[in-house]
Amino acid sequence: MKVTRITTYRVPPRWMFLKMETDEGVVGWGEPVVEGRARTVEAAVHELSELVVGKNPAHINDIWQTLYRGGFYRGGAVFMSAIAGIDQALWDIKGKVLGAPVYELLGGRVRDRMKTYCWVGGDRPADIIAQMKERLAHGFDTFKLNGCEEMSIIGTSKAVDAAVAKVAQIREAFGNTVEFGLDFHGRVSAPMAKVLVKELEPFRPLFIEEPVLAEQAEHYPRIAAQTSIPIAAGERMYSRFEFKHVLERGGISIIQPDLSHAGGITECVKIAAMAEAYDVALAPHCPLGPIALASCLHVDFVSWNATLQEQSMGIHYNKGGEVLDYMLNKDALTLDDGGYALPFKGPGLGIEVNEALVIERSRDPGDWRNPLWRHPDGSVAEW
Ligand SMILES: O=C(O)[C@H](O)[C@@H](O)[C@@H](O)[C@H](O)CO
Ligand SMILES: [Mg+2]
Repeated sequence: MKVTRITTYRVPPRWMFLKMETDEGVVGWGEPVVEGRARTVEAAVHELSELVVGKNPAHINDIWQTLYRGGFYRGGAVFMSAIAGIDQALWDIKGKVLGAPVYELLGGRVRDRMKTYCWVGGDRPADIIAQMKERLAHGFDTFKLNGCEEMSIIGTSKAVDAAVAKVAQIREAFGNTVEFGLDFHGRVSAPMAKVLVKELEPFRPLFIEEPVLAEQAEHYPRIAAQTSIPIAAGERMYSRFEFKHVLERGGISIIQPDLSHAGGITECVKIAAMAEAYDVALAPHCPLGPIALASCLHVDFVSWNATLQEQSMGIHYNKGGEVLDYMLNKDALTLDDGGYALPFKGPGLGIEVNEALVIERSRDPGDWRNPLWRHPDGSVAEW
């Protein structure tokens, strides 16, 4: 069998799907994208496709190594996302050829179902209580919200109090009937992370995510040393070679590699195993579409240390497209009571893509950009 063609489709809300065709008619799908840089990743995919077209898609490991080591300059969000989408499609094809879900090809499941969580509150957390009540009615009891809005490198008491007040409201409304992670989203600097984790400690969030930017990872052990709240990070780390430093330094309790940014299934299975060796939990990042989510879940089902799966149904970014929209077999990704995802039954990734809709929506994909925030003094603020 040989790969004959790779086609990319940018679609609303801000995703990209990759279709990989073969000379035997088996088709695989992937979801390479860097949110806000879809066209850059699209160019990278087509540059890299010369190393894939004409190759046997069964040789996933060799194709991965060629894509990664074949370029003198390597790594980073764009290239590792391009490799991720190609890798996902290769696994989809292998499963379809062998008639087995990807998790079976990876040694079989270690769990019967996978706990997921959902976003509430949007960029500027508001209406959180109402949104949590609504999701609780649908069985969700685990959530994530942005921990704060803009935060200067030395923030004000007012900004800290606003962050704490939100969390206090949640505990007042729900007690410990809900769990929630706080995503600092890289908005907070090292000096303020110390202040915020101290003030938030009494409310016991399930985790604090990206308490500082990935490029400030040397602060994770220091922040962890001052709090019992588990520290989570990883959505902006793109390979084993980045995660190894974080795992060696310590401080991280939960890693969150993104299956569409960190080299795909082949790479993230290895990252998950590395984390298990350090007794670190896995909670893959996934604010994206169905193929990305399916790729996460296949890794979750075979990773003993997988604890929580992010999924984007109803997330504030999904304007103009939702996770199930592009699927023919929507029941494959329904979540049961309690927000658990069940193992895919179909071969490969288990997603039957509605190609006609993908093609139609790709005609007007939009061009999502993340907001550009500024502090009151006019300087750029981390979004
Ligand atoms: O945890 C999360 O989902 C992320 O921080 C998410 O908000 C970002 O990755 C966003 O998708 C970037 O465009
Ligand atoms: Mg995040």
